[in-house]
Amino acid sequence: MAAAVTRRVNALRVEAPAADVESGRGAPEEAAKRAVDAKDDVWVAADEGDTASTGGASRPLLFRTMKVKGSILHPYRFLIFMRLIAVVAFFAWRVKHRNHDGMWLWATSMVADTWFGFSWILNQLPKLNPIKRVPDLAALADQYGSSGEANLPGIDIFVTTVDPVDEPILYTVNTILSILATDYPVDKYACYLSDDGGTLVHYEAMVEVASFAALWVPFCRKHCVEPRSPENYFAMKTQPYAGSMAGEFMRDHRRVRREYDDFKDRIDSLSSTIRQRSDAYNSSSNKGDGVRATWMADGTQWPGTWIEQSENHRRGQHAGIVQVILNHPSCKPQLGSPASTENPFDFSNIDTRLPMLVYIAREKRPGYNHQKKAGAMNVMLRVSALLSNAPFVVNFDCDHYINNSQALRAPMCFMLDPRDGQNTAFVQFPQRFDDVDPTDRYANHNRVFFDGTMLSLNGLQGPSYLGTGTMFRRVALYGMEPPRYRAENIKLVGKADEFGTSTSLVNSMPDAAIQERSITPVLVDEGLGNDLAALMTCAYEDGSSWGRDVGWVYNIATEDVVTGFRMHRQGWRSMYCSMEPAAFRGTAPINLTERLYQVLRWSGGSLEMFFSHSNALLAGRRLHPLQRVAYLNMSTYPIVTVFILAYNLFPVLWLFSEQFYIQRPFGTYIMYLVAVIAMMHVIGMFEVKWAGITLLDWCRNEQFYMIGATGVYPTAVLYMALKLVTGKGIYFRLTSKQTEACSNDKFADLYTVRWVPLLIPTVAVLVVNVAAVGAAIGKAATWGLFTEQAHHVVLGMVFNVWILVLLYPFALGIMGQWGKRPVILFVMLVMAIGAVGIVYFTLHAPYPAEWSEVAASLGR
Ligand SMILES: O=c1ccn([C@@H]2O[C@H](COP(=O)(O)OP(=O)(O)O[C@H]3O[C@H](CO)[C@@H](O)[C@H](O)[C@H]3O)[C@@H](O)[C@H]2O)c(=O)[nH]1
Ligand SMILES: [Mn+2]
Repeated sequence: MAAAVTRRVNALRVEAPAADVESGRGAPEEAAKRAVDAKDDVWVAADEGDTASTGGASRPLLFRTMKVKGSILHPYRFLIFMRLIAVVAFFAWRVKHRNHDGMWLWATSMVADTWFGFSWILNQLPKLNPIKRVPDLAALADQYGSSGEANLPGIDIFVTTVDPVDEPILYTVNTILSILATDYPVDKYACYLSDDGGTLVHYEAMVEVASFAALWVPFCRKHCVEPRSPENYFAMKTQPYAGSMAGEFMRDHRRVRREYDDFKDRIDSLSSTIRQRSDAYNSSSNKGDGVRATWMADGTQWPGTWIEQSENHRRGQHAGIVQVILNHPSCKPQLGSPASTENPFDFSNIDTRLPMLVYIAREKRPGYNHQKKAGAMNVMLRVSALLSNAPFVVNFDCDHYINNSQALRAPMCFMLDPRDGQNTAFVQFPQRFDDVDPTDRYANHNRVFFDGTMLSLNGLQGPSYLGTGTMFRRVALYGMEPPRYRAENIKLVGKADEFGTSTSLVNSMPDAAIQERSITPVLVDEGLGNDLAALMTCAYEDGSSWGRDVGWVYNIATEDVVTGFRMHRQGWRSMYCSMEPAAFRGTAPINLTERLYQVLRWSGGSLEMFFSHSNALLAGRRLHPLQRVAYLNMSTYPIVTVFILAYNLFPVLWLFSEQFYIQRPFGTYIMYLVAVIAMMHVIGMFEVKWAGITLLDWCRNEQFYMIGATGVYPTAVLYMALKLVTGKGIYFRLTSKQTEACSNDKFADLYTVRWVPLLIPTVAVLVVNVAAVGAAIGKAATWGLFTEQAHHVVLGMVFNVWILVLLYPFALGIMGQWGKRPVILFVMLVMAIGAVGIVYFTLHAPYPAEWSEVAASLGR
């Protein structure tokens, strides 16, 4: 499947940037034929039944729907059904055989099993109908293609960043460059950077970006460069040439590379440049008040945060700033100049225009809850409404760049499709990551989630919003209802309270609803400047619906899932869009502690969602029943930790008692357990198959699930309990980005341990289960290998070993540098098990008769 998309992407890439598409223009049947895919051993074309009813005849379909082949889907569903029966039979059997060694334990384990069964159903049901939708870029080009590019709608692209150090500025500038250079009509999109730190470094970095882009962007267009993030482009081992000017390529490439290195040096030295400049200004204009300002290159004081923070110029307390760094370009191509002595590049056939680029730092005041990323996104949404007001909005974290220059076209295939396009609120791409260690120790790639869970939701109302790599319909962000439920077009009368006091904002909304709308240049004069300033103030949202029914949702650690949920609840749908090469790529935390904190935010946010007005049970009937189940699962999954911890720590009893059974007859119990667990894994294998992921992805996912469930979810549950009591929420802790990835020691982060309380429960589970294995061996040695007890002990040990296998990546992680050599871990493990075994044996072995006599005689 993926191959087909690639093929079409390449077909388009050849003609980029301004030339004509070679073939197949116009004839819809032909486009349809091209869209039909070659052989695929998992996916087959689904019936596109609803075409005729929506008048699809006049407009071509822009994506194709695929479903899983019957030969995979039917056994998959059958197995799920069988497991359901097995689980029910297991319960029934346990209730009938109330034999155990402790009522409390039996009852607890019954509750636990009930929860396991229930959460399994929540997790499994929404996966029954995986659907893949393949954007047809060729069909889009046919309809909106070269001459008709003018018809492609406008897009506003939002990038958020906070700190030039925690989020290395090199990532941010590369993200912005990849956006400026992407293959979308340049006068049809605008790029916004929100800087929550309000630092001059970010602003000046954007000025540098704008000037380097004047070279980088035409270079990308001329030679069809991929990917268009220079750092990643130059880091590629081989750079296959896709352009048509191979003769000039090597020379241009060398020069651009040199320019890029210079550019990087300038970015690196920005903070010292700024410091020196400021020192110079401060000493010459010293008024003796001791205030040391930070100065801009034009000799004015920076309105944002200063290096030496002072009143009104510190983090969390500064004015709002909007700076249009690149103006909206004219709508006619501007060809560059031929090579000359000053300019070695021949851009005479290349459009050199750059898209609009805007720097934003919202106002910050003490005493306001700035609502982290969600707050920043809402300010960008409002400011962009007055500056470009594109009907579509794309959102990236600062470390997620555009990896495939066709990426902005693909979601348009869903948004503009004649079928349900108008009712589609957002298109979510899977997240893909660079610089993850080759074996992906902490399941950073998360393939099971993206390629499995999200893909299956695509068969319902659509994937949830995941915070980055998403295209939105602007009006959906404004909290409007989808056309299918909207009586009139858009009612704005009496909505002022909802959107705040800006009439310019409210007046911009009807335009934003026109999905064919382009971007029209505006002039930032004093009037507009004042309007913009008002939209960026902290007070603007007071008494409005921002953060609840309008914009990104507030007061929750994970703004993404709830914001998407609000749209699904209103009856919007969303689409999952995966393409090859990956549309976007980002970075992920490969340090154990950092990764656990990230998962803590996600799991804590999930629970917060359950205990908020965004509880899936409270949603109305527009939410698809299985979508509701999926959201219930997404907002309750951490609870499982209580039971997982109980089971994982239970073997502690095996250390001190000879035998202890949750359930008798023990043999049958274990048999049932093995059966239901094995069935779950066979079902998992089917998912691996249709999700197109590897076995390693799947194993890592299982392992990290156990690490999260023992280590992180307990804290999330505790936090939630505290929040319910005290009303204080979880702190959104910025995921610090890998700084080493830019240096030689690429995976250094993997081998650094930072001890935090979060690690303790998992360490406890490790210790208990290692000890239990030791004790089991001790028991076998005490009683002899062929007794019934030994038999049971072995069964119990299977459980311990299984836990240890799952926690293996964690064990490696806490070994730090030693984790580079797993052998050490195994030696330690064998020693620990041996030690416990021997201790157990010495304590429990029946004394030989003679020995007791010796002892007795000694005592006398
Ligand atoms: O006060 C803040 C805090 C964060 N951010 C930005 O938010 C983004 C995501 O923050 P990060 O710490 O990188 O979170 P991750 O764990 O990497 O992010 C994942 O999870 C988040 C939800 O928990 C989503 O918002 C993200 O899009 C998703 O990539 C980054 O661009 C930040 O610059 C702000 O703009 N302002
Ligand atoms: Mn991130």
